[in-house]
Amino acid sequence: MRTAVTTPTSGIPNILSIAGSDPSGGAGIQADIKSISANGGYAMAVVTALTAQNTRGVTGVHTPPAEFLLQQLDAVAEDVSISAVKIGMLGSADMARCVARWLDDVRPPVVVLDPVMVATSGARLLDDDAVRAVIDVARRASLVTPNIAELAVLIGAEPATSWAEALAQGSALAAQLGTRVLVKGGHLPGERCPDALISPQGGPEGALILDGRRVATVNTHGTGCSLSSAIASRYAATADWPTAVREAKSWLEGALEAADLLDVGAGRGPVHHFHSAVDPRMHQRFTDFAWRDTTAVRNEILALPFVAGLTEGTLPADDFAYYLQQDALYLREYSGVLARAAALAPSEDEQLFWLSAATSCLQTEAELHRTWLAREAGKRFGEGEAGPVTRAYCDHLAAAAGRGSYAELVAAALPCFWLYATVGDYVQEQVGDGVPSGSHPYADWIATYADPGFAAATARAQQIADDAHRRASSAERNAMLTAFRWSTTYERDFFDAPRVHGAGRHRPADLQEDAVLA
Ligand SMILES: Nc1ncnc2c1ncn2[C@@H]1O[C@H](COP(=O)(O)OP(=O)(O)O)[C@@H](O)[C@H]1O
Ligand SMILES: Cc1ncc(COP(=O)(O)OP(=O)(O)O)c(N)n1
Repeated sequence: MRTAVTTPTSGIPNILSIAGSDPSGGAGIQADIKSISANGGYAMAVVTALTAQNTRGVTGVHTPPAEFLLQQLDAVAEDVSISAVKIGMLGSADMARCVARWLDDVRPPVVVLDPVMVATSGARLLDDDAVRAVIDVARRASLVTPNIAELAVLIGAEPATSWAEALAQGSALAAQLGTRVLVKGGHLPGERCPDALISPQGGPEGALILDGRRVATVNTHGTGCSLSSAIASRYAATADWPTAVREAKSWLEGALEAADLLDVGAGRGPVHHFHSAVDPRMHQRFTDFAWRDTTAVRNEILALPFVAGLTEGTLPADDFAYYLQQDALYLREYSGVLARAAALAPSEDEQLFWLSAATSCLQTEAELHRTWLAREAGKRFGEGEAGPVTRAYCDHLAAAAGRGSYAELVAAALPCFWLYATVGDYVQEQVGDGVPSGSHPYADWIATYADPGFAAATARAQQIADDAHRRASSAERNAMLTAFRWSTTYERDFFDAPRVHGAGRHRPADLQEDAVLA
């Protein structure tokens, strides 16, 4: 069953949202306008109600006279060829009846109704008397998109607690209204977040289940408004309900994934409607937000007993030996990862930087390991078995190198530079400048990582990461942040590994017998 669509000569469908206003911009007409625009439509808006609300809830609703609503609707309809209508909050029975009459008069080709009754925060947005009037509007809609609570109100049942129950309620509603129903799984528990397009006629779109993953974010304010507007826009463009719903759902998943990039309010924040058109990370340096994002883990690193022991010189020598031996094993892998970065680098300059960094791993940094391990522990560089953290960290780096994205690999490699420079500077600052190598047991380590040359290499690696980020696709940018987070976490665990896995715990047997105390 297809609904005819009126396409303006521009080819850009004119989508009218009839909805309430959310001054915080996450739901209602504000969300609709963003969603319609992001989904290729020209957005128009007729306001049914003014709400006072923010990301924490609704504190007031003001409904203008129904005559004025009609005046707005007529003003649009008399002038503009409407491709599709999305209806959201109706505010009162009067408003709902006014909209129903206008629909009968104008007969827009496509009507998507999101029967807004209860906000996610739990606040009622529609009084009980209006529910019957909304059901009347629903009978005139091409598609109705209730959430679990609204579905229950519409069929007069208790809210579904399982997907199967929600599907049964959706089928009952579709049959009762004689129109399509989109059952939404957003409010059900579980890792998946499916929706289902249910048609009262059956046929190819009889009960089309659209599986989706649940995005881990609290910022879901306005998902229903955004989805229904996106569906109206995509239907106006494609004239096919399954395609429209699939495209809208996939777009919304991206908007949810990017929601945490915004910083709007202290409650359930909005989704990022323009996640694919304007990625705010384009305007920020990767290193700025990745550094901010990992502040907590970095503070944990600086508070580790290992760092205190390095600073005070009280770190047991066998803990340092475990650490150095693991680090030697790590550096072998890491230098290979840097060589891979050189192979993928887009310019000769970056290629040379990574090659030189790879060499430095096996020369300058490793020199410290070689000397100390030979002198204090009678060990050779690269000897022994990798512990659990070393293995996990190396596997993570190898996976980033293997996947072949230069941007992701650079982000995975960066914390090793940056955190060592940070810890080196931090320890140096605590200890004071110019530690003579004989007076502090870990003076050589401090000198290696608090070295201005190492700081310069770190700054160059940061610059390369920022450049790679500017060139990266949205998916690559996500992968960069994930890779950076994981490497930061592994760095923390690596510094803590002597305490957790070394010195008499899970240390390799060969280090247990001949641990040397400073
Ligand atoms: N955390 C999430 N991850 C992915 N999709 C979600 C999430 N929360 C809601 N959705 C999707 O958002 C849309 C709106 O669903 P829902 O939250 O149930 O409605 P409403 O916003 O009307 O309460 C649906 O497509 C649903 O599957
Ligand atoms: C003015 C206005 N209209 C609708 C809603 C409800 O929005 P919805 O998309 O269902 O999302 P939640 O707010 O429930 O997360 C609203 N809050 N305000």
